[in-house]
Amino acid sequence: MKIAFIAHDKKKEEIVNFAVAYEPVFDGHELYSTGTTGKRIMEKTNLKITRFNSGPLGGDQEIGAMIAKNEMDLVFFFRDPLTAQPHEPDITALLRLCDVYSIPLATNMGTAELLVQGLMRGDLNWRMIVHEKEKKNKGE
Ligand SMILES: O=C(CO)COP(=O)(O)O
Repeated sequence: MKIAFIAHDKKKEEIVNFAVAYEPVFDGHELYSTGTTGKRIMEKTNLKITRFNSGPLGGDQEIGAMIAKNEMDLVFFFRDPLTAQPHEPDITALLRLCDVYSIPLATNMGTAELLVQGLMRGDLNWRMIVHEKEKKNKGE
């Protein structure tokens, strides 16, 4: 599964703790992140993460581009609801694309816990069917 980690500054500690707690689960997956979030997670874990730009410099849009190609399977985006962000339109666009493609998205730790439990149980394996169908449609 392709999994994205994104967190605003005041939520970075939370997402790092989350990644540390579930490191063995995330280890078998293809991981992506915005710039600083991925750096912080990699400092505290042995996870390999493909890092895009920092959010304010286009990182949300880069992850959004993967979602628009239906490539991303799960998004953990720990948002800070109490601080205005200079790139608010990019954030809104990313959340919107998750809804367009029905991508499981957690915007806080409470939901993230449930999604990771679902990931462990195989509840998200339907995403593999989506990928197979896309391959067939492309004639691959
Ligand atoms: O701003 C962000 C998401 O909107 C996160 O970006 P960083 O991970 O680079 O801090």
